[in-house]
Amino acid sequence: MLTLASILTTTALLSLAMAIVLGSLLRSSVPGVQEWFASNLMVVIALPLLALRDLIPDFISVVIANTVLALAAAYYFVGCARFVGQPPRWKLLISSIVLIALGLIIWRYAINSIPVRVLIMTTFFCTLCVSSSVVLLRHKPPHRNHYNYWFAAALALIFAACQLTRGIYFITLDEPSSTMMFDNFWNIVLMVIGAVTLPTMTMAAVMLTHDSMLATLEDAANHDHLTEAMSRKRLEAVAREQIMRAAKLARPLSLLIIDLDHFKRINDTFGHAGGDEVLREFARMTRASLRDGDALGRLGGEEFGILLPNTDTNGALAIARRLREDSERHLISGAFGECHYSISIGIATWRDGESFDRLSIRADRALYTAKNEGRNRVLVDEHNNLDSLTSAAA
Ligand SMILES: Nc1nc2c(ncn2[C@@H]2O[C@H](COP(=O)(O)OP(=O)(O)OP(=O)(O)O)[C@@H](O)[C@H]2O)c(=O)[nH]1
Repeated sequence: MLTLASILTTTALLSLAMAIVLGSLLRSSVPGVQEWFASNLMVVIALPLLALRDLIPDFISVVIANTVLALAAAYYFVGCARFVGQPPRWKLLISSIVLIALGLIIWRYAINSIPVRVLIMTTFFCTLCVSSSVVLLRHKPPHRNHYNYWFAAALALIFAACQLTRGIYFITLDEPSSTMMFDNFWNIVLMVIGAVTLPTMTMAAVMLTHDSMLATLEDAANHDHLTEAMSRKRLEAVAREQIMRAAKLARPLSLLIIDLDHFKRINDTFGHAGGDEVLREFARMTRASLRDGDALGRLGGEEFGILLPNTDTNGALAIARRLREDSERHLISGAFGECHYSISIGIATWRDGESFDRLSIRADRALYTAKNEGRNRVLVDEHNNLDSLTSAAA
């Protein structure tokens, strides 16, 4: 037969399993995981104490067990808040938990009332569950899949609804405060729903954690962290999309490959940190002068690629000349000193049927020639034939 003790024990075991899962994610350093882990551990401690009601002193099974449960709910909320970068509000939470502990003592030892104690606890759970939903939904990151956020918020709301119903139900019971009140049918039903929801809420937290780790990995794979330009891999993926679009819409597409001149000398003169600063500043200046839709990527070392959709050779040449002139004028200063630099640029405009590899080989060849002709210049490869690089423009 389903008793309150068996439900509490099963929920405690499920929470233990979820704590183990969260424990494996602790080293992910995703904000909130530590708090969700602590929340589950507290549930694991508190529920058996509640289940031992009548077998151990009431101070432990009522006051301590419920206070630890309130702390578990607080930790769950703080986990959600920290996960989306919001302040944890510990002062308010701790003050509420102290008041709850006092309330439990009063309504156990001064006036023994189970309904009031249940109402105190369920009101607190309900408030924190609603707050967790709100904080997750209000601060979900704009460019991520929101399924996990809605899932976590919906579960927290289901748990909140269970708690609210349970609190109202107990207040309406016209019975003396005996523990038999807990074993009535509707309390068991609400507890079963709560028992299923509670570990599932942690599952939602695990899903959020995985999503966050995936976002970090994607970011690391797609961005160059020194310059915040796209990674080579990402630029190649964008190039393939843009080539498909150019082919479909019969629009031009140009590629610039840019290399900072004598960069080894810059490193030797200003140190590696100075060289890094030059790369960062060059990328920042270049990004600021491009249009939305243009894509800047770092191909490696001091070499960058820029994809210019809807841009023919003349348009690309104008942009490349502007970048070359801006770089020549650009004085970068910092703790390392003051540094002037210049760039060389190779340009190729996409020809129908051409792959990105072939397009970049042509732009690279133009760049190579620009370097050989003295650097600080722009060269265009206008021919599809790899052997016929001819056109040059400084
Ligand atoms: N500071 C810094 N230096 C880098 C980075 N990546 C590559 N380099 C350095 O960039 C320099 C590139 O040197 P080279 O390939 O000889 O080319 P260069 O001196 O620019 O000469 P040209 O390209 O022929 O004008 C090497 O010394 C690399 O160590 C980086 O992320 N930061």
